[in-house]
Amino acid sequence: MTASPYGATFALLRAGCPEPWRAYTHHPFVQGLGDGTLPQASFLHYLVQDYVFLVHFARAWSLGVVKAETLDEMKICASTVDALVNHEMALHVKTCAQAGIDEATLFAASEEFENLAYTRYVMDAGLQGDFLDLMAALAPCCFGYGEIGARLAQSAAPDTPYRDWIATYADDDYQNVMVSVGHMIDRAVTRRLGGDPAGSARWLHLQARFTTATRLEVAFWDMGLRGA
Ligand SMILES: Cc1ncc(CO)c(N)n1
Repeated sequence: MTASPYGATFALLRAGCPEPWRAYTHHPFVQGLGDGTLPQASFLHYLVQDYVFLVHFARAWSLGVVKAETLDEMKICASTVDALVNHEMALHVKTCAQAGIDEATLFAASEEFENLAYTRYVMDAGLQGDFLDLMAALAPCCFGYGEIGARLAQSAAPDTPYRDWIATYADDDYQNVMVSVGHMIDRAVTRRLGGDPAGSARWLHLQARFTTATRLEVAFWDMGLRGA
């Protein structure tokens, strides 16, 4: 199993679904962001949907505050909500404004089914289960974009028009939040499952949450490529 800067729990869950993980993080949409061949219409379609995704994703992270058992867990969840609504979404607002799409239009955009399925799946994982069920469903979004951003920052074509997007996820701001989220998840797992989480009765269920969310990420990129 390969280690990850985002912690041991994530490394274990990622190793539990290698094929879906590869399909997500090396999707043709991602390759197109890196080499600049992604059509602008596909990118904008994705970005409008992703704005709405982040609204519901921030609601799911807010549920983390509700389900937390420690102040440490509450603080990390609250700062992730802040990072999403006050920082990451600024990319969406700025890029869409340049294309003539204002924020009210973004907020009112009607959700594609892939988008709806993903965010409500994550929310339900948290409502039905406990803090770990919620974190298992939230993890692929966080760490997948972290991996993609870091990789594209190294390998992208210098003239790709998607530099701002890549920088948002490659920047220390995003990477540092993800490292602190990953280590908080490790502590949360140890607290609830002990030192051998993969040997616990709950592990297969948590892995299934993570794998399903990863497959929903693949569907989200497919939706972007399909266009409006
Ligand atoms: C679909 C999706 N997954 C993950 C992220 C990262 O926050 C995002 N912005 N959108």
